[in-house]
Amino acid sequence: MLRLEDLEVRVADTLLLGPISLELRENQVTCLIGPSGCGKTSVIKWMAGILPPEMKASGTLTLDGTPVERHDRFLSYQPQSDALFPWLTIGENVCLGLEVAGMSRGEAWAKAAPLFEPFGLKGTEHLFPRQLSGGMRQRAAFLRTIVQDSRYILLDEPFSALDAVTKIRMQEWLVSRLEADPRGVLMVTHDLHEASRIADRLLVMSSRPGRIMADLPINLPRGQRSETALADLREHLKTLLLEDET
Ligand SMILES: Nc1ncnc2c1ncn2[C@@H]1O[C@H](COP(=O)(O)OP(=O)(O)OP(=O)(O)O)[C@@H](O)[C@H]1O
Repeated sequence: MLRLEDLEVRVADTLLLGPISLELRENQVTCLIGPSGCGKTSVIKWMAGILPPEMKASGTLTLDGTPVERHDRFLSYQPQSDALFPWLTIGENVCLGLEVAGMSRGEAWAKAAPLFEPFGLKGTEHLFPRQLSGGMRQRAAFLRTIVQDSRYILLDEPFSALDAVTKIRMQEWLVSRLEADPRGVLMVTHDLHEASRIADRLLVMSSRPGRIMADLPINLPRGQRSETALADLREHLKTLLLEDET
């Protein structure tokens, strides 16, 4: 279990978020939702160890009870922007995390290559990021993140640039992949449909300084969630977010 305790983030004397505590289990998808600017991205950047230096954080992160020192060994992170390296091809970008983790280029390629087709990226392997649409770049960034065998995955609005059909396809792909190969996922999203369909648990943050104002487990398996149950859940979330605004 990955446990974050009493995270607070400040810039100068201003408290931007916290205190926040949360736990990620290895076989759960947790969606983090909340108003713009409440600190969702800052939470996951801190967990990934890449909060910018002007943002000062206090808090602890433990993995199975042990304080975390090297984030990159068990975490992969997809930032909000696609963050592909413009001077590398899509194939090289996708393989990069595997190579950094110690695989040879050939091994990395053998692992990543079969996924280009289901991700709608076949034929882009030798292209550069500037030659792809925003949605394709986001899928390539998602592929780069998911192809790594990390126990925990942090996703910051991974599907926000996708058209409606591709978004559903990617969500379904993620869910089926996690059913076959469970990982702990923390996913930031503004999309309540997405959150209610794919999460096992929803964490709702208040407006700045962001705190967790609701922790809602969804006990029904994804395949058994009726449209009515999903609509009720979204209404509940909307009410929470609207009440927080007032
Ligand atoms: N480098 C920075 N220096 C100072 N303040 C920052 C910096 N980056 C973010 N902030 C502030 O920190 C707060 C939290 O930002 P963050 O991006 O984590 O929010 P968010 O909930 O992810 O927002 P959104 O949903 O719009 O992506 C915001 O009020 C933002 O203005």
